[in-house]
Amino acid sequence: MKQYDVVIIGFGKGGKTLASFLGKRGKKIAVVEKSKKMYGGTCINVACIPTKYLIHEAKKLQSRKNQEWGEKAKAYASVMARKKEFIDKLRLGSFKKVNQPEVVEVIDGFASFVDEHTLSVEQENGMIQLKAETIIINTGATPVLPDIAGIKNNPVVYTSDTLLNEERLPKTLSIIGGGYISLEFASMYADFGSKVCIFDRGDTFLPKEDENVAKVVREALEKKGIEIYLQAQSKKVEGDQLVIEFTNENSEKIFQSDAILLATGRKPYTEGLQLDKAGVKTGERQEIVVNHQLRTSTPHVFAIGDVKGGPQFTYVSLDDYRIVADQLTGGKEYDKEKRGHLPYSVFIDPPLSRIGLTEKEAKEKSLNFDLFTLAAADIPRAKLIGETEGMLQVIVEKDSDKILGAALFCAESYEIINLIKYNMDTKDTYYTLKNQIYTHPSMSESLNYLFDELV
Ligand SMILES: Cc1cc2nc3c(=O)[nH]c(=O)nc-3n(C[C@H](O)[C@H](O)[C@H](O)COP(=O)(O)OP(=O)(O)OC[C@H]3O[C@@H](n4cnc5c(N)ncnc54)[C@H](O)[C@@H]3O)c2cc1C
Ligand SMILES: NC(=O)c1ccc[n+]([C@@H]2O[C@H](COP(=O)([O-])OP(=O)(O)OC[C@H]3O[C@@H](n4cnc5c(N)ncnc54)[C@H](O)[C@@H]3O)[C@@H](O)[C@H]2O)c1
Repeated sequence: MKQYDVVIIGFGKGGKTLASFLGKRGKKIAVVEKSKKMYGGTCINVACIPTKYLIHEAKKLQSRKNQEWGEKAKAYASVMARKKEFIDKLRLGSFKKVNQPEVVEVIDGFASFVDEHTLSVEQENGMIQLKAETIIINTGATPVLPDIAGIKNNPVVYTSDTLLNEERLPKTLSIIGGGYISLEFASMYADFGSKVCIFDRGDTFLPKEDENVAKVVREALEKKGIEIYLQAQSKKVEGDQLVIEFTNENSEKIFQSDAILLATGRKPYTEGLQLDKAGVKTGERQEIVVNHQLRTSTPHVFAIGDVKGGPQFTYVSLDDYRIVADQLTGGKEYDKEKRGHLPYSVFIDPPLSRIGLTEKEAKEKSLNFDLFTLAAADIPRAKLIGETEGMLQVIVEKDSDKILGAALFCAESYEIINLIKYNMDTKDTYYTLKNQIYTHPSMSESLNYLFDELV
């Protein structure tokens, strides 16, 4: 039986970074990955990178709105082929970077626990066993499949993973769920030329956002021709017919759909790991329960990335690597509690980026705050690139002058939000952002003007 210092189950962002980090420091490391198509993990193969590639390409095709359907379908197929080539290269690059003799060994196969130090790996040609002092679980998440009659083995029904491999542009795309995946795919497919409808069972569009923010986001999506239905319960799928029950008005309607995308959340992927054999506990949503150092109920077994529950972002998985690296080789000082504020960006058009409290949350906490807003149309760079849609709003605590939260719905907001995160994490006041020199004309210089506009 092969013996390692550390075995990492899953080739995710945190796991691969940790593997190289520890391997270069003389530790004997293996990464076990169940699929050769997933070297590099979810992000580069079926999530962040391919979606953002397609979103970027789809936006370039927007101007061809009036093209014939055949032309649009051809353009889409060509983008999909280029995306595949791009991702194949990234996957190979990621494999080569991690799988280096004397540093890290990548082992193909499905890993499961035999006991708290032993793993069994099911490979094409049989079973092997590995022993490790420390084990890291980095197995990611998997789509939650809703209980809707007629979705199983139906060729028009997709998850985000499978739709990303579809070379045929759907004329009509119905999306079940109204979260991040839904909005990004809706915006992108509308730009490619599909007729998109979103069906969410909830009664509020973007319930985590302030109402005014959700309203402008909705308007921007509707401007692209996307139809958004709330209190819309998907009842069944018959062939390409999606039957929706509108729970507020007790009525039913059928939507013909060339493709139906299930975007109803992703749950931690712990299936088949036999966690009980290692005494590793899971919670209600199958998430691996961890403490602030990311140790599981079996302290030499860690869990990182999506599998431990909580926010599902690549940069969280990367930050989890920092925590475990510090636990294994550092001063054991960095942990989950010290992570700072967590921003996020939804890559619609324009992108929506958020951090900290919403106005609604600040009011619920009875905080004394000012709300600063700016229309994207007032930013010189937005005018010159012709992307004047959207708005920015920042909440500042009155007594401390510190930023409590921000919602930026404008071009390049995914860059500006990182400046705001830095300001919040360093516990600085908003004056630093307001009075800083920014290059001109740039979107970040909006922070020079934003704080003049008190509402
Ligand atoms: C469509 C989509 C778009 C997204 N866009 C963004 C975005 O723009 N920005 C962002 O930050 N996040 C985004 N996310 C979320 C992001 O992709 C995830 O949070 C991130 O990839 C999770 O990484 P991870 O480290 O947890 O593991 P993963 O990258 O999910 O890796 C887990 C690996 O473990 C392997 N595995 C599982 N079980 C076993 C086993 N028993 N044995 C061996 N191998 C196993 C899997 O094959 C997989 O390769 C997106 C997600 C989706 C679905
Ligand atoms: N840009 C990004 O960072 C990015 C992009 C895509 C995905 N992600 C990550 O992937 C995760 C999963 O995304 P997601 O969009 O699948 O999940 P989500 O949790 O964001 O949204 C799921 C939505 O589906 C709805 N829903 C659930 N069951 C339903 C049903 N039966 N019928 C109708 N609606 C239903 C919910 O009300 C919710 O609005 C996100 O949590 C996010 O962390 C991130």
